[in-house]
Amino acid sequence: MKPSSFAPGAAIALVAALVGIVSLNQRRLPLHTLVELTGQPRPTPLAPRPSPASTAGGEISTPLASAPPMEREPEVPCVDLSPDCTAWQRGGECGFDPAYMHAHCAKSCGSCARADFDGARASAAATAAAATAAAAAAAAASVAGGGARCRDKAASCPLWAASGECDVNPGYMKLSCAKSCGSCDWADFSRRCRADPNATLAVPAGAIGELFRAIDAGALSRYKPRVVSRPPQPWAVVFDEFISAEHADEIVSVASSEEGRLFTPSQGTGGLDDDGQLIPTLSSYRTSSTRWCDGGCLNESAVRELRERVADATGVPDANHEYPQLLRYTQSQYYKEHSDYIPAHRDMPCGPRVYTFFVYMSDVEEGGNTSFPQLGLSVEPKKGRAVLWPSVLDAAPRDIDERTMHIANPVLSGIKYSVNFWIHQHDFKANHAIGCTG
Ligand SMILES: O=C(O)CCC(=O)C(=O)O
Ligand SMILES: [Fe+2]
Repeated sequence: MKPSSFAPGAAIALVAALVGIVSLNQRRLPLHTLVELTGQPRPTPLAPRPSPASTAGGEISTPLASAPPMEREPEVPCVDLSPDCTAWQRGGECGFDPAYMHAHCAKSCGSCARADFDGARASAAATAAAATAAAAAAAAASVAGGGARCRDKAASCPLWAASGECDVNPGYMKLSCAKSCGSCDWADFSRRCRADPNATLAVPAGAIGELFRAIDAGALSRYKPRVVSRPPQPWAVVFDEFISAEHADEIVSVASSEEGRLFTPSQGTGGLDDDGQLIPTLSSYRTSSTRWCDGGCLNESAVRELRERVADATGVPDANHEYPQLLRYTQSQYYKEHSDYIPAHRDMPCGPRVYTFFVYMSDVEEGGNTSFPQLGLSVEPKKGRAVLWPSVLDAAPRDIDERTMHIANPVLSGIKYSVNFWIHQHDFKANHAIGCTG
């Protein structure tokens, strides 16, 4: 049996039956993953851990969600390493457990080198349909079986539950003390985090072209826009003066000064754990440092102003934006070629990342350009400058547009500060708060 990091064992058995698998080979977590991810903020975690009068300790914290960009190593061998890859792919595992699957089932998942990307796209629709079926099966199994993964993650859960914490502190308790709170359905990722297939898209088909054409025609001229890529290529625009130098300096100083909220090495992930949460790992694909702008940082006046500008410029409300991610690259640090699109988001309630709004917070003495190899585009970092590009296709704005894969070139001299805004089709912040963004 292939242990799944997403669906309960019973659900996997059911899915296996559905797709006609007789037996599944054992698969282990890979030591290295081909999917390098940025650990997402823990902005407003479900709630602080409860602090009842006495605690037995030994709790395992369940940090929330992550929003990783999908990255590809060009050297991925285009083979399946298990005879069961096709069946797992049909069961939706490429989406549920991308780290393992892309490493071991690159052929079936269509995640080989970029040359094979068309194959991935061709199978994407089938994969998505199978993933939906798998999620439904997992939910059914959870109800029928009382939730195979229903458990307490802290030794003190029964005590906390007895003292009323399930009601006082439901965000934390219902997930982490599901057994004691009797909230197994809620704790089940596939039930709690079901996407509404009829939800209105913030960026429907055609809206990307509309936005960029308006910018091209003079909208947002106060930010000094230059359209640098247009159809038949994907759109991209550089705003030479998106924020003032003072404003950028203020954000960098906020980011650097808050005690306990320092930049830390950017993280990737080893895949999804059994709650559908991304497991952070250190990354050699991305060597910058990162910090999330959550909590107090979000409400600093310069940050607030920037958030408002990004929402205003894109027409997508702040709720759909991930928490701003602040980046710092020192000499020779880089981020290899990747797409910001994360396949696993596609069927989550936040939907996929539609746009990246990337803002440079410092001038860089040398190096640090953001390059888009397939667009023949390279943007030089400059304090206050911003770049906006889509990660999805204008005609199919839930599907990746791999042509906007990009690289952060090594900084050769100086320090590069910048901010990522990743903008989703649906509400990100509310879904992140309940652990539904991956
Ligand atoms: O630093 C850059 O130029 C780009 C960073 C990037 O692509 C990312 O953080 O996803
Ligand atoms: Fe990126």
